[in-house]
Amino acid sequence: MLRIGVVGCGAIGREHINRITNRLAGGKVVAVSDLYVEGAHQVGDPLGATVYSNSADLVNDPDVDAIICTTPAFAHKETVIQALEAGKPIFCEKPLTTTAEDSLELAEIEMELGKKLIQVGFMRRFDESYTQVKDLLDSGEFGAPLYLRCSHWFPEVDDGFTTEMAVYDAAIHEIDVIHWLLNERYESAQVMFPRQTGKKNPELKDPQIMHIRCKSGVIATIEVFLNCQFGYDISCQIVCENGVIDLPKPPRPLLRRSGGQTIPLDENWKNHWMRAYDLEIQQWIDAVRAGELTGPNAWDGVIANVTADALLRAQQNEGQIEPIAVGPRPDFYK
Ligand SMILES: NC(=O)c1ccc[n+]([C@@H]2O[C@H](COP(=O)([O-])OP(=O)(O)OC[C@H]3O[C@@H](n4cnc5c(N)ncnc54)[C@H](O)[C@@H]3O)[C@@H](O)[C@H]2O)c1
Ligand SMILES: O[C@H]1[C@H](O)[C@@H](O)[C@H](O)[C@@H](O)[C@H]1O
Repeated sequence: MLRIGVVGCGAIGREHINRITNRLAGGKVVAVSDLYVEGAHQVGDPLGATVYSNSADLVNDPDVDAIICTTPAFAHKETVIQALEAGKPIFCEKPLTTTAEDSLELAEIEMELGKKLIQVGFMRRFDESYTQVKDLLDSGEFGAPLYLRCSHWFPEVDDGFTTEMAVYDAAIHEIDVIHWLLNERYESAQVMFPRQTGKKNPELKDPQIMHIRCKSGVIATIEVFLNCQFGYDISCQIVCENGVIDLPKPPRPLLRRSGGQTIPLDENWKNHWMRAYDLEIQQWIDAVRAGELTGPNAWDGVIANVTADALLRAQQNEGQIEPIAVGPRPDFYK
C-alpha cells in the first residue's frame, strides 16, 4: 500500500483524496496539510490521517511514501523542492510552477538527483477522447495535421482570476496536450483580444484568442473564454491533409423535454475529467509502487511554462509574435 500525503485540501485536493479513498486501489491517504488547517482537519480527521499546517512536516513524515501537491500554482515549487530533498515521488498539479525559470530549476535539481520523482497533473493525456484522437493521428491515416482549433470555455470565474491565469491556469492544458497529440515542438506565440464580454471583472481580459505556431508550420488556435455563462465545454478540431478529426464529447444523454431536446454540459471540470483523473492517479500510484514514473514529467512542465511565458509576453503586446525557445528534451526525460 502506497502511503500518500496530500498538500493542499481545496477543491482538487479533496477530489483526489476522495478518489484514492473510495475508488482507486493500492494507495491510502495517511497525511494531509493545508495552510488553512481547519480545512485539512475536515478531510483528514474522518480518514484518521495525520494533519499538518505546513508542507515540510508532511513531506518529512516517515510514514509518508509519496506526495500529491494540490496547492495553488504559486506554492507548488516550495513543496516540490521539499519532496526532491526528501527523495520522495511527488505528483504536482498543473502548472508545475508559474514560470519557465522555476520549472527549469526543478528539472535541474531532479536531473542532479538522477531519479525521476516528479509527475505533473496534465490529465488530458489520460482522457479517452484525447487518446482516441492521438491514436488516429499516430496511425498516419489522416496525413499531416495542418491546423487546429481548441476552445476552453468556462462558465464563470471569480474576481481573483487574472488575465495571466487564462494562460498558466487554463490554456496550460491545451499547451501540454497539443504538442503531445502532434509530436511537435513549438516555435512562436501570439495573443489577440476580441470584443470583450461585459460579464466579467473589468480587470480581466476575456475572451482571449491565442495562436501557437509549431516548428512544422501547424498553427494551433486556443480560444479561452472564462465567463461564457453556459457551462464547461472543451473542444478541439484538427484539420489534416486527408480529413478532419473532432475531439469526441464526453457521453451525455440527449434529453427531450419542454418542447426541446438538449445534451447538458458539465458545470465544471470535476465531472468532465472524472475518468481521466481516476486513470491518471491510479497509474501514478501503480508507477510509484513499481519504482518508475511514466506520466508527464518535469520536462513536460518546462515545455508548458516556456510556452506559457511566451504567451504572457504576447498578452502585453497584442498581435506581436513572441518566440518560444524550448531547449531539446534532455536524455534523462526521453
Ligand atoms: N488538472 C486539473 O484539471 C485541475 C483542476 C483543478 C485544479 N487544478 C490545479 O490544482 C491546484 C489547486 O487548485 P484548487 O482549485 O484545488 O485550488 P483551491 O484554492 O481550491 O485549493 C488550494 C488549497 O491549498 C491551500 N494552500 C495554499 N497555499 C498552501 C501552502 N503553501 N501549503 C499548504 N496548503 C496551501 C489553500 O488553503 C487551499 O485549501 C492548482 O494548481 C490548480 O491549477 C488542476
Ligand atoms: O480552466 C480550468 C481547467 O479547465 C481545469 O481543468 C482546471 O485545471 C482548472 O484549474 C482550470 O481553471
